Amino acid sequence: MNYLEVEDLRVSYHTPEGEVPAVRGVGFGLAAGSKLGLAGESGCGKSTVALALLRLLPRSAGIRGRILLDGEDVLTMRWGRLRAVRWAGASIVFQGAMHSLNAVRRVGHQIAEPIRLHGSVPRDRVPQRVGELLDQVGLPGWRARSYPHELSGGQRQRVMIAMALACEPRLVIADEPTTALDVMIQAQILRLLDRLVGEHDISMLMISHDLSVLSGSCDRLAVMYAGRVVEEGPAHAVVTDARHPYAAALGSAFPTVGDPASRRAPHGLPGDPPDPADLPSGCAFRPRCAVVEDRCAAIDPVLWPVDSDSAGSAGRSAACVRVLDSAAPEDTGAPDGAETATTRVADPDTTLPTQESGAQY
Ligand SMILES: Nc1ncnc2c1ncn2[C@@H]1O[C@H](COP(=O)(O)OP(=O)(O)OP(=O)(O)O)[C@@H](O)[C@H]1O
Repeated sequence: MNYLEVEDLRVSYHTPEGEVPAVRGVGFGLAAGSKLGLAGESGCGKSTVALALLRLLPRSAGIRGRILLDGEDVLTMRWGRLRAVRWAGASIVFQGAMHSLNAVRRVGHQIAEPIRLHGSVPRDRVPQRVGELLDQVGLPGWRARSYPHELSGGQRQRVMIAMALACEPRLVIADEPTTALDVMIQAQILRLLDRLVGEHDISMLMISHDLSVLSGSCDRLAVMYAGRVVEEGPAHAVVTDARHPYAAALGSAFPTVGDPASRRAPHGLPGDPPDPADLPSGCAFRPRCAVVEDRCAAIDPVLWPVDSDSAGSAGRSAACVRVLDSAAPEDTGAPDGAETATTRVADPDTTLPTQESGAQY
């Protein structure tokens, strides 16, 4: 059983201007100890998914679907149980540590807070535990007495990671953990996260707009566009041989990812992501797609298994009518490789998988 299982997650923000359907039926699974990267341009719904996983969304958000953490649905948990699950079952490293840390409290106090809250070690051992955590993230123990403004951006992000690990969670959600950092520090923080989740056998959901960051750290990738996962599969296959035109364009925007021998020239993707409140009919990527066809205005494809004849396609799926065309009848079952991370696919009996575009709920 996957440690995290997300099924048909839908999140809509209620605003004075109307409903904003930010996440429109996302599903994926994450096995214990595996690492899934969630990629996509700004505004595609990545952070909304991350916040929904621990019910940290603002009151203006309506949520539907199922989020099973070790078999328990986060969306129907009582508050007491939810408090126990936050930090200990799953924790989040947010983007921009300066905004996430309390500016007027010493970082040692902030790391100690979840430990005290959960009673994970006896009270008199909390300072020692804080010291151990600082050591794990490469900071000297005396830094416990520092205020956030006395630390560099990279050091603050290390503090955030120490906090995230404080209650020994089984899942860490890292939302753009290196976005605000320079390239050298980014690499250090990514290596640190990689090492720590490996050493502690923690599952990780890493979120980034940068495929090169994700492909270096994750076993599998899920690419989001306009509130949906449009492609999911083993990281190397998605980066080097994407089947959804958006995933391919995102991959080609980063020349350092994939096979160094076959680097492609980066080129920008024309146009902007659609306004979630005003999606085009059919496939939401249609207005920007280089291989768009007439039928794409009428069909809103769901994830479908990628042709299993091609190398590296095990457990891959993409939401494009061209994938459905190339699928042989025997390929239309659920993808293989479900032991690491999988994305829900359409009912195999459906001849042409479609969804109501921009559905409200
Ligand atoms: N509190 C909110 N109220 C209304 N709309 C929101 C709210 N938060 C996010 N949105 C909208 O939901 C959509 C998804 O936003 P989200 O922040 O999840 O995307 P993202 O992919 O994480 O982007 P970024 O990488 O820039 O953080 C966007 O259109 C955004 O404007």
